[in-house]
Amino acid sequence: MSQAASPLAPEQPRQLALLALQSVYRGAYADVAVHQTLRRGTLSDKNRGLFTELVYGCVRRRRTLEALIQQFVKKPPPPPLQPLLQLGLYQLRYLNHIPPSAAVHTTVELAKQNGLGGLAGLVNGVLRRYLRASETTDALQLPSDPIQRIGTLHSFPDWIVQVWVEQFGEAEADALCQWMNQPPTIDLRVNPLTASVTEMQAEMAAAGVAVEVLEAASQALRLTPHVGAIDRLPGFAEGKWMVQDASAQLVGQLMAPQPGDLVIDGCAAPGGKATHLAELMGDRGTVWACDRNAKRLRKVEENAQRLQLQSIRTLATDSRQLAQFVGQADRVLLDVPCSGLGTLHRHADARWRQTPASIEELSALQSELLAQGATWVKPGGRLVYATCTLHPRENEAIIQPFLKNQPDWCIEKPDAAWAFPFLNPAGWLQVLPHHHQMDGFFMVCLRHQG
Ligand SMILES: C[S@@+](CC[C@H](N)C(=O)[O-])C[C@H]1O[C@@H](n2cnc3c(N)ncnc32)[C@H](O)[C@@H]1O
Repeated sequence: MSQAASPLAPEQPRQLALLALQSVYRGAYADVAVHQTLRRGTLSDKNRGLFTELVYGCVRRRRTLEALIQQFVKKPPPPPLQPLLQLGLYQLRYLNHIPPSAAVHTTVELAKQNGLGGLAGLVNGVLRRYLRASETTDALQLPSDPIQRIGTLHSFPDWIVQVWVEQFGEAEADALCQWMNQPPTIDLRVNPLTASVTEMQAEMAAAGVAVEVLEAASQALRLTPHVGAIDRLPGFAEGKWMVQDASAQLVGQLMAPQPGDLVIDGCAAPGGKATHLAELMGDRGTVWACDRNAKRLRKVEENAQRLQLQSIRTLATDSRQLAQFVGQADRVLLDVPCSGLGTLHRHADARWRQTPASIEELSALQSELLAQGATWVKPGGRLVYATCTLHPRENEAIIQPFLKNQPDWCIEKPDAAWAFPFLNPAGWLQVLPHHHQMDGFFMVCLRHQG
């Protein structure tokens, strides 16, 4: 059998993208489907890039692509044609480096190669109608309802758009959705116990890696895209830095732990923040890194070892039942499990996985974790509650009832200059990706006044 006739021919990124898309639409996680294919190592570097872009792009832009398909077919196409048409339209709409004729031709060939040759004319017709309609204006017809308009244009479920429109207004929600469709940046947190930001910047520059210093997070460096394998960058093996978004680094800054403190991180794996806290304490004192996922907790140990930190101890436990630290901690961190609506740009399928019902389940878990975590704090101590979501049910709506029911707790408003761009009058911090160019985050510092 010739390579060209095989549905798995290694040089065919579009064929592999179609198979990966089909498995995502059957329920697989997009990054699992992508990495399974990439691990086989059959694609050239250039084709790996195209394959990855096609899968993540189609999953992310699914709603927009479905709307376009609906616009340019006379009756609903058979289900197997959906991912195939999406691949063709994605290339025409979003990939400038692929000539339209090549996008149409390869999609028609893909139909033939996958037993859909009888529908090749339909595929050709849909793509050419789209091209003709795009000649003078955007071919995508948008609904007049503002929520549906934003959802269709930027490919988001209506319920997320609704939550953001209610919170930020229509124009802001539009900008936020648009921001979430761009490629994610990678930030490093320099370990001050082994290197300074200036030294690390120089080491990277000497290796030809351009980095940008970020104002808000004092240990952060932002990598320019396409740096290749992260663990081969200078300083990784020596524990001079770890990957952590700048906004997640602000959580450590808000905690401001002191050398010698007893700190409990109740939701610690894989240890991004626990290791930051140990660094800020000069590795003096104890950070208890607790998590109910024992496997993920091993990542905390690996990270602590690479960063040469001795003060971290791990504990596999459900923190809602953790009673051994009652009244002992100087500082508690609750970086709770959340819907991740602030980091949707990092996972192509994340916007389709959460639902209003999953938000309610998370919200209940978050309240329980906060109630228990507060018992660990000693009088005068502090607790930081943080999420990487932009949903009030997981943020304000957790904090407000807690404060109402616990009169000996109050919000400790940060007075450091770095915090001002994110500070809300109520005293909590909200990082807005489309304004601050970082992952979306919510964080608040609570003080036990006892
Ligand atoms: C947002 S992640 C924490 C990220 C971590 N703080 C970091 O910076 O690397 C939330 C963590 O909470 C853990 N978790 C969820 N429910 C928990 C529970 N009831 N008790 C303890 N950990 C829990 C999850 O296993 C997950 O690792």
